[in-house]
Amino acid sequence: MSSPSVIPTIDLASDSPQRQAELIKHALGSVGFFAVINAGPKPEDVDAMFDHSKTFFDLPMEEKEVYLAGKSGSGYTKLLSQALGEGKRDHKETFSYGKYCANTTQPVPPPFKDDNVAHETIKRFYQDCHDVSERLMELFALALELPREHFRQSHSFGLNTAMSLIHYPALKPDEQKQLSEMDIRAGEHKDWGTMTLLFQQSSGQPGLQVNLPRSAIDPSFSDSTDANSDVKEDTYDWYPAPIPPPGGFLVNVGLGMELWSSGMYRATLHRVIFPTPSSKEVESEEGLVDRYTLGFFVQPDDDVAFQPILPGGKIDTSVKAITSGELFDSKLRESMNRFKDMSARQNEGQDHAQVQTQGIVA
Ligand SMILES: O=C(O)CCC(=O)C(=O)O
Ligand SMILES: [Fe+2]
Repeated sequence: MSSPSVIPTIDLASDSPQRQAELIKHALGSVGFFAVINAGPKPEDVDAMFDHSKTFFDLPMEEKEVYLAGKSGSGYTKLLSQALGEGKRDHKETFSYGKYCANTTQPVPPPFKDDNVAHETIKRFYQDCHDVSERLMELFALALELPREHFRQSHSFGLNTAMSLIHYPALKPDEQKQLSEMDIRAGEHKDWGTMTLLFQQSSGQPGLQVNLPRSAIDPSFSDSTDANSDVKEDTYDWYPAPIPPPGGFLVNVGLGMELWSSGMYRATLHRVIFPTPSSKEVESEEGLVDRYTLGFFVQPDDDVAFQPILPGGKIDTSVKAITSGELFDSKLRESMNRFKDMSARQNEGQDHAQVQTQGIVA
């Protein structure tokens, strides 16, 4: 399957905000994803973040365990201790920075310590992600004819929004042979919150796929259905997501934003697969190589109700809308139950108590 051009690239340094908003509205209404270039963190800071991520994940396990995620889900989450999708186990480890570092009683890994020079880059990367997220939320509002602060004002960042370092380890050929149907890099899921910024390495291993209806890929598909022919059923398939050029990143919206926008912005199912030779993706002679990504999971404040927005910028106040905190908690419970079921099936007797809490849902 070739890379679809249906995930558009939006250059935030060109075009008017009105035009950018139109492009975003179209992308989020059809495929739920778009790529951004010429905005956000500087490419050299993104590279430095990947270096810090590698340094962290290369630490011996006993050291990484010091930073284990607590109840908030922020902190270190071990390999094979998440199940984003039904019946699958995720070959990834993460360090999620948000509530973890806000809780000053928790030990902080070296790059995140205040006296470490690396922390300057991390703070700048976080701030630039924060700034571009606010700008994108203004465009999201503009496109729906809302006051520009409509979404932005519901996010105080800091706590609910989490920045995650994500590592999908390499596998040797013999390890690869032992993979079963249950194994995946990240099981299929929709994100939970407002939006996710995802940074991938242009030289890194691909594998992210998005689940899209045929009508989103091929506009002639729905046009070709006329009154005389049978109504064609829209079929969904998996398509590889693009890796934007250095300095670029992908944006997708989560379930919260889908509810808020009454479905005008779609939360799209996605997953990360182990690339296989048949999908013409990178495989080294030693087996599968590592994949590192950085996620910036934007989540509104807990008390924000996802009061549906209607076409024309009206807000439907007649319904009792779920709040951001309620949605997050219910998704966290679902994910923990799924994980418990999975652990019971695996019956490995390992400690699987920790579950990543940001950017995941099924
Ligand atoms: O690492 C990736 O490519 C995607 C990760 C993702 O979708 C998530 O953590 O929610
Ligand atoms: Fe995701």
